[in-house]
Amino acid sequence: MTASGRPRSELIKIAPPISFDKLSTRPLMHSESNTSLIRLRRSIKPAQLSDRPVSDKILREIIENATWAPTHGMTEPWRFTVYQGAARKRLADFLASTYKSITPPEQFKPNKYEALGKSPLFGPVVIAVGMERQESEKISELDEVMAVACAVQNMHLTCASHGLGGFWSTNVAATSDAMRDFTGLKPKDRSLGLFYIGYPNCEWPTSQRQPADEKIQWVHE
Ligand SMILES: Cc1cc2nc3c(=O)[nH]c(=O)nc-3n(C[C@H](O)[C@H](O)[C@H](O)COP(=O)(O)O)c2cc1C
Repeated sequence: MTASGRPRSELIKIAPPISFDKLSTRPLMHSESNTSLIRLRRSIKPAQLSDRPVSDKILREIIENATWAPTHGMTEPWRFTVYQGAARKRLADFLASTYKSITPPEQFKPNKYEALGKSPLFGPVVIAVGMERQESEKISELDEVMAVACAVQNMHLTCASHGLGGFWSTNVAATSDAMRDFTGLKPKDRSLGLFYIGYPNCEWPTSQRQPADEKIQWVHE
């Protein structure tokens, strides 16, 4: 049995990468292409995604790469519910009605209600991202949430490598207890939002970041 409660035989093993360097026993890093992919990755809003289908092969690769994220205690807390085709309409209706039911009337925004009822219909795939809490709760909830965030980044990067836009949306409905229940998760689990996937119907966006030096303290002694 493993930390995730699954028999060892059900686990997927991965062979060393093709570029495995037998001498150093460490994978070779292709730093230039890795860096380009990391910097070119972009969030592309649902309204800017076309309805061009995403093949099952690519979709599986995106999700399987997600599962190779780091995981404290090997709990593999990520859970994915993939909405495609007509299921997106059910999701859209659910988001809009949930937003309405959980938002105090004075904070309710009709344009947000309308947008939630439309967003899942723009691109071909929406993945609800969940975190399943370990039965023993030995690993902290923070660690489990961070592991799922790492998994989402893997999805983002895999999308970018195929010219696909990804978009992580964490609006109040998508992260609500109602969303958790909608995707069949249990009371101690959490819904961590929706990840939209699709080919952009726009130019690939550019972005910018503040200089890394503004975020670093170098400590030598
Ligand atoms: C945890 C998390 C949640 C996010 N949720 C939202 C969201 O609800 N709405 C939104 O417009 N963008 C959301 N984003 C995407 C950011 O807006 C986006 O990453 C940022 O604008 C930088 O753009 P880039 O991802 O293309 O570099 C989220 C990003 C993260 C990391």
